[in-house]
Amino acid sequence: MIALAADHGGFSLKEEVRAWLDEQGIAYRDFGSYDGASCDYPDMAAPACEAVVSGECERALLFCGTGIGISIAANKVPGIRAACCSDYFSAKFTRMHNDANALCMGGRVIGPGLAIELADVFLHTEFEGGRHQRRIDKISALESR
Ligand SMILES: O=C(CO)[C@H](O)[C@H](O)[C@H](O)COP(=O)(O)O
Repeated sequence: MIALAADHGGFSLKEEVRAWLDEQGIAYRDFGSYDGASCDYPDMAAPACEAVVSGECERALLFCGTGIGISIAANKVPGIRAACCSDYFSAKFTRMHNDANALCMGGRVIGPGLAIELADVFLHTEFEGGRHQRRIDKISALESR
């Protein structure tokens, strides 16, 4: 199960990626926004990220205008490692090296074709573990300081 969330700046891009998830037969839960009206991205980021941390959802795809605000909000939720990406290499390596569990994209930055490529590689790339696990453990330790 994939968690989706967006504010008004990311709403259209979320809808494009949501349609692609439907085509792929990938299950998701959509935490809004549902209509593109002006709203505040932390309000949608929080429940989507909590669904990832609880285990209800495996990963989150998050959208705002730049992808940055919603990534900042997502990274305030303990257990979330959110990456704002607009290139293929970063979306792939944030899975391989950072075990990122939330991908953030900007609806005013990238188009639907690239967003779908990024979502695809993000959802289908495994964490490498090894030396990277040690670094993830140190990130986790920062949350309990
Ligand atoms: O990009 C964003 C945050 O990083 C948001 O999506 C907002 O769109 C952005 O802050 C602009 O806000 P506005 O109300 O759309 O002018």
